[in-house]
Amino acid sequence: MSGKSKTAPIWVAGCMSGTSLDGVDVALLKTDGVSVCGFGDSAFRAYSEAEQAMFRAELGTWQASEALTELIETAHAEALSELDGFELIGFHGQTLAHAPHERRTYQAGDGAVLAEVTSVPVVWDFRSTDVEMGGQGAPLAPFYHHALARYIGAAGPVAFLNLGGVGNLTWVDPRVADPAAPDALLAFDTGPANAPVNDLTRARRGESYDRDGALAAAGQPDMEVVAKGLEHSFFYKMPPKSLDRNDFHDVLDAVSDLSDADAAATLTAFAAASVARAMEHCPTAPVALYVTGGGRHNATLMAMIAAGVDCPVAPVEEVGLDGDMLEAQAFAYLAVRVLRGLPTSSPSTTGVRAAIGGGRVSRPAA
Ligand SMILES: Nc1ncnc2c1ncn2[C@@H]1O[C@H](COP(=O)(O)OP(=O)(O)OP(=O)(O)O)[C@@H](O)[C@H]1O
Ligand SMILES: CC(=O)N[C@H]1[C@@H]2OC[C@@H](O2)[C@@H](O)[C@@H]1O[C@H](C)C(=O)O
Repeated sequence: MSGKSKTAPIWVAGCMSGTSLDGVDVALLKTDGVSVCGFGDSAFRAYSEAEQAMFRAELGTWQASEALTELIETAHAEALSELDGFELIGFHGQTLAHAPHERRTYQAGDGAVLAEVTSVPVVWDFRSTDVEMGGQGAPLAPFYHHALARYIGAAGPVAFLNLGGVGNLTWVDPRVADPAAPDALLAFDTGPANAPVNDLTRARRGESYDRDGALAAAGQPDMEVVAKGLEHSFFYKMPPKSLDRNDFHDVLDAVSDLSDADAAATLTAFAAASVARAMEHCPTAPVALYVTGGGRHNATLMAMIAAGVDCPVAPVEEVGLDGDMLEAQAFAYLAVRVLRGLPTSSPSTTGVRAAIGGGRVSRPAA
């Protein structure tokens, strides 16, 4: 060991393979597990169409095939080979199934294998302990959102919205120093974000998503379908609450008679309406809603969200952050917290009974 103090900041590589199934994001972060001390390079390793099909075939399963496991590990190793100078890896893996009410969640990919391949210690399996302890196991980025709110110097409560396959919202009060304190955070999944629109454009037009929201912009949302969608029991649950990628897949049936443009507009309006519903749970009005994740590139979705909430809505770039890499950075941050024995979730973020730290550590053989 070097003479460095245990709490000195280190460079960590965070990896996220998200519910949109588009690829692996990797990003370097310098952190001591409390503060954000610097951002570094990032890289993206896309999944090919054939690889995405392998994932879709195993969504909902609790044991990935050997071929899929190997693909996940190889894709992560390839993405990480683009980065230098990190001494720890935070590896989320790929969620294939998530059923917190059954106290189980499954992120495929073996961190011990990644540690051997990269010769760097890997923190992984971030969600299992939380669900075993009765939590939702998600979302986990909120503790990082808390560090970011302090990093950007927010003077009062702000909210972060991640628009991935599923959406998740974090309300954070940066004046509270400890993210595990009951009044620091409130976080939960909002509803479907990009997943239903992606599934629609793939099925009807062979396109993996509605680029810039152009298709939705050309249509008219069917607000009766949106209202019916909002009757789903999920929207009556109090937070914390979380979702599996395909929990709202049935909404595609409700738009089956609509034109491509009207169907896309309706699914986009549904995603925006679920964000508006979610904002009603904020303990106090945030000064701004900062949006991260690929959905912030969808101008139609962003305009519909802005029309439905009472505070300014802006991509996280407005405060100097990288919305394509924020979730990867989150798992770098959480990896250091796991190593330091600090909590990564709390009653206010996952509903777990007390603040706890999850995650397993795998070190390469000496
Ligand atoms: N230019 C764009 N126009 C419209 N939508 C876009 C654009 N770029 C990305 N997206 C959407 O963002 C998605 C990818 O988002 P992101 O990478 O944040 O998801 P993820 O990390 O896989 O998901 P999650 O956060 O749910 O785990 C794409 O599948 C697409 O739906
Ligand atoms: C079980 C699971 O993988 N959930 C993801 C998913 O994608 C968005 C939303 O649903 C969120 O709950 C979570 O990811 C983010 C990064 C999180 O844990 O904060």
